[in-house]
Formats: sequence, C-alpha cells, structure tokens
Amino acid sequence: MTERHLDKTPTILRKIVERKWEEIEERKPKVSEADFKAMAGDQPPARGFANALRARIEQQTPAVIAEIKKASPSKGIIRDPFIPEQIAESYERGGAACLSVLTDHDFFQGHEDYLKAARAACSLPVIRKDFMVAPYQVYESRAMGADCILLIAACLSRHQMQELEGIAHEIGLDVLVEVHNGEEMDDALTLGTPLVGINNRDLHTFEVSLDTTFALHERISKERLTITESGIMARDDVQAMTSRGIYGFLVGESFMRAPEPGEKLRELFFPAG
Ligand SMILES: O=C(O)c1ccccc1NCC(=O)[C@H](O)[C@H](O)COP(=O)(O)O
Repeated sequence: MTERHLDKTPTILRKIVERKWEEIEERKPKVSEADFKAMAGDQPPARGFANALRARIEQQTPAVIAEIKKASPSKGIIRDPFIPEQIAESYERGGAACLSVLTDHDFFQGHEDYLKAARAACSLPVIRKDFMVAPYQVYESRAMGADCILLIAACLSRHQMQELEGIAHEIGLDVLVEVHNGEEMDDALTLGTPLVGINNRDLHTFEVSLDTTFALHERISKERLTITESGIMARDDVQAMTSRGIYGFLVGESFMRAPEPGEKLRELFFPAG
C-alpha cells in the first residue's frame, strides 16, 4: 500500500510519516510481514480496549486512557527517569481504564519494549501509540501484544484508514481513530470503530484548545465513544468535558510530570474516591 495523503498534513506529521516508511523498509529484512502476521496469530486474546472504555462511559464515569510518554516533539523530554512498568502499576492503582504507550523511537523516545513492560505490569488494555501507515505495522502491533492501534486521520486517506482498520479488526485489535477538524471527522465516520478521538492539539502550531472537542463532539452519535485527547491539565478541564457528556479522556503530560502519575490521575478524575 503506497497511497499517501499528505498535502494538508502538518509538517511534523509529514516528517514522522516519512520516517515510518523508512523504518518499515529497515525492519522488513529482519522480520517480514508474514512473520509478524504469524506472531500476531499466536497471541492470546486481546484485553478489550473499547469494552473497558464503554463500560465506564455508559455509567457516566470518566474512562481515562493514561499515557506513558517520555518525550514529545512539542515539549521535549517530559519525564526522566522513565520506568514504564512502575508508571503502569501507578496508573492501574489510580483508576485508569486503559494505557497508551508511545512506541515511536525518533520523535517521542518511545520503544516497543516499553509497551511490553507496561502491559506485563498490569491488567489494563493497551493502545500502541504510534503512526500507522501500513499493514506491516498493524501485524507488528498485535505481535508485540497491543490491544488497540491508533489511526490518525491527518496523515491517512479514508481508503488507507478503512484498509488498516479492516486488518486490525480481523486480527483482534481495536481501533481508535483520531481527528482534529470536520474534514477528518467525515473520513473517521466512514469507519466501523466506535472509538473516535478528538485531538485538541493543532499539530501545525502545537496550540491546544478544548473548544476543538466541544465543536466536534456533536457529530459523534451515541453508539460511538468520544475520547477527548491532549491538554487536559486540571479539574476544571475534566468538569468542562463531563458537563457536556464527554467521559472518554486520553491524558499524557499532566500525569507524566507528576512524581506519582496514578495519584495525579486520581486527583484530577476521582478526587472523592
Ligand atoms: O505532542 C506532540 O508534540 C505531538 C506531535 C506530533 C504528533 C502528535 C503529538 N502528540 C501526541 C498526542 O496526541 C499526545 O501525546 C496525547 O494526545 C496526550 O496529550 P497530552 O495530555 O497533552 O500530553
């Protein structure tokens, strides 16, 4: 699959996507797509990422995807020292519904081993937070133990997302599709996945506005689950979402900067618990 969709893609995403195609070519001689496909088939059943979120959202309880992220292009190093298994345990104690683990090496200082270590340290379902462009990575994700993958509408065509989603579902992975504007939402809503993430961060400017979620959330039907992503830093942000009926959250930085990430999660989302 070589089709690309990068004309309106923010520069940072374009760079990341170009690097992803290079990585795939570098990895293929070591582990072929067929090898990953076979390894994916040998995995035990996935942990049920979408179900874990749905169970809470239907009860109007915050469903938090807690992110394990060492660094990012917009913020540089966020957490150091960085011990994924300790963070995962802390998140589970703090009440997270799911984990998100960055596996991208070059832009986020992530690693596949962080996903494996975090998942082994807890019982939570895990999304591989990376930049999917090809079926190779979908099989690779299941082979490394992920329960869900991310499809970012800003760097994929509608056709590419449909193809990658089809493979993901076939091999037991859930899919979170991420959008930032109405055009991307049009594409996302052609998919079958119930999980629609609205990224509050504009990847052209890195500015964050929660209004992005408020504006786009209305287009998501009750059968699907809205996940607001990026820039949730305070109790007020959480309340602004829940007062509008939004109970799905993906949060990274505010947890990652806290000495005990799970305690911060509890403080923001379950202060009375
Ligand atoms: O954050 C960046 O610099 C960035 C750059 C390019 C692509 C994606 C980027 N961010 C990824 C994310 O979506 C966030 O890690 C995630 O939504 C959590 O956001 P936050 O709670 O603000 O850390």
